[in-house]
Amino acid sequence: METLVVDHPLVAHKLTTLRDVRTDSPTFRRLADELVTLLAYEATRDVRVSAVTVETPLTPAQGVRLSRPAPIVVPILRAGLGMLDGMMRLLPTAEVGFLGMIRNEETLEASTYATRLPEDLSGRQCYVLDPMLATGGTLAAAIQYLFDRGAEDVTALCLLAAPEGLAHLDGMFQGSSRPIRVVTAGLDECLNDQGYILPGLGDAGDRLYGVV
Ligand SMILES: O=P(O)(O)OC[C@H]1O[C@H](OP(=O)(O)OP(=O)(O)O)[C@H](O)[C@@H]1O
Ligand SMILES: O=c1cc[nH]c(=O)[nH]1
Ligand SMILES: [Mg+2]
Repeated sequence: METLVVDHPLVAHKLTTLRDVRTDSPTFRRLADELVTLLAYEATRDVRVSAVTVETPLTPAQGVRLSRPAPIVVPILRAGLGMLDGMMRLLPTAEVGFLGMIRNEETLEASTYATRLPEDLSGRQCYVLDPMLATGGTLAAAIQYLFDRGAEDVTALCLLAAPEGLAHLDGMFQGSSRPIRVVTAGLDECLNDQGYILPGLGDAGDRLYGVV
């Protein structure tokens, strides 16, 4: 598994405001959207393209287009929805599938309550959106779900990741022949006793959409 922590002053600036407890929901949503677009630029470095020729007003020019089948973007509900528009801004021809997952607050086990994705993901490049990679249970289950349907590779975009979550993914997918990448705006220190990322930004879903 490959991890990329995007090191850029604009990313760090936006992430700092996102963490700030005084940042209200409308501002949080806008910053998350902007941050994802910056992460998406790095996360799509390996997106498949095919050679094409176009006619400029003067002469033919060699170029590339995104290959088919189109990549598939998979936000993990609920909080991952806050990253969808920012991702689609850079990949407007991608398809979108949905995974609804929730982590039990006591056991920290992830469970899936909704799926809306093509049955067959053979040959598809998948981009999973989930702001928080904490224990890694949610993302591990999402990646396994996509691989079980034949996904070719998975790139996860996370606003924040914890070392414990990355280690969990490393252990779970050790020896996997299919590439996994995690692209994040920040690698934080650790998890607290409730499985929250420290220093983190709190509950991403609640900060985006309100406390449930
Ligand atoms: O790495 P993990 O320990 O599995 O935790 C991360 C997950 O927890 C949060 O979702 P939550 O269960 O709060 O659902 P929500 O998005 O509906 O708020 C977050 O959005 C991730 O999906
Ligand atoms: O810090 C965390 C951990 C899991 N889910 C969140 O929303 N925040
Ligand atoms: Mg939540």
